[in-house]
Amino acid sequence: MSANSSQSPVGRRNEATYDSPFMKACRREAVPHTPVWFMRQAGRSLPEYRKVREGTAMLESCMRPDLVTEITLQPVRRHGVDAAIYFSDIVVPLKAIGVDLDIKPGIGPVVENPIRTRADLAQLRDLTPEDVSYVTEAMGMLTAELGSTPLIGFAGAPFTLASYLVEGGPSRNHEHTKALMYGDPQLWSDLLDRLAEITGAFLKVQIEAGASAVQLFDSWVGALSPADYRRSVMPASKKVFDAVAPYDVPRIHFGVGTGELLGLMGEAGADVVGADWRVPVDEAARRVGPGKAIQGNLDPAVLFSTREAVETKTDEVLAAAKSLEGHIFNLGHGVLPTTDPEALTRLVEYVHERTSA
Ligand SMILES: Cc1c2[nH]c(c1CCC(=O)O)Cc1[nH]c(c(CCC(=O)O)c1C)Cc1[nH]c(c(CCC(=O)O)c1C)Cc1[nH]c(c(C)c1CCC(=O)O)C2
Repeated sequence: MSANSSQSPVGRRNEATYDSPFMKACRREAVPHTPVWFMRQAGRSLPEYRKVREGTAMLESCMRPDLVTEITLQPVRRHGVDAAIYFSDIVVPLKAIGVDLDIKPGIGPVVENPIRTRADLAQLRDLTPEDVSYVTEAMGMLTAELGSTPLIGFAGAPFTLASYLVEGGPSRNHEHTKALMYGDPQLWSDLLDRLAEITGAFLKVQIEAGASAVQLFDSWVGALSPADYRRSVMPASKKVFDAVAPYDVPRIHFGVGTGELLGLMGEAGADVVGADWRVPVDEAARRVGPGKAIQGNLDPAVLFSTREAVETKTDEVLAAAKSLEGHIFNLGHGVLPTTDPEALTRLVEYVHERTSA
């Protein structure tokens, strides 16, 4: 280990997880089996999750290191996944800098005073490590427990965060967001730039605290055309990736319905690009271009079908992944809340079996 990797924040890496299958696949190195983890594996479908969450609101749970640690570990224990994802939500850093918002059960994030004018930008001050000291504390506990299993940190990308802030809550059509983006490009770009600063700072906190990789969720950016993405979103997402580029930590970029954007999302600075189920992973790799690993992409709804159907659809993903340099098996979007947890456990076993050398 060089002095640089242990003492300087730049280039720091978590030595214990460095040679795990997940980390190797991110670096496009040979793996003993294809690594598997699931977006939204923490929480959602697990009875043990519902039990520990009883009586505690979502945002409050995210600020309690003991709960965060337990919930993050639950799917690792139960399913034997190859990576943990830190239990939190994309709006946590916004809450931490004082934005008045809440996560409503069954609805999602709701923002009290939506951002639509220049004066509204005052809600978005810089994020400091002290604002999210519970994240540093929980990640310290987690990396100690996880040993060689990597912990994935994450954040919402500027566009997806902006969509919640501008709409005031979840939105199907993103009409207020687009109205601002097209109608006041300067305010829009200032808003995204602010969010990029906050997001970059938040990911740095997580890497400093021991995250082995980070994923930037741009869940709703598939609502845009490539031209609009390149002009109005990519500079901010690139700024986030650039902020963490000096660290030796893989950067994953994911969105839903982003088939037409995969190349640009890679170009924004990702090492791994996530694809949903609408584009086969070999085609996703072709669109992303060389030098990047691919993550995905079983349709989460397939898990409601028969065991045979799950295996057939999984085989299709694995066959398409054969030509890839680096593949991380995942769902094409998050685990659906009513998924049978046993189907997830079986899926991890199946992918490991089918891809073991
Ligand atoms: C868009 C988005 C959000 N949050 C997130 C995204 C990006 C990922 C994606 O596209 O799915 C990210 C997220 N949210 C949560 C995690 C935990 C880690 C994991 O298991 O992946 C992660 C990575 C926990 C959560 N985030 C939320 C819950 C449910 C909390 C509750 O009901 O009390 C959990 C476990 C709430 C939330 N927060 C958000 C939504 C849409 C919802 C769901 C609303 C609902 O269906 O109840 C915003």
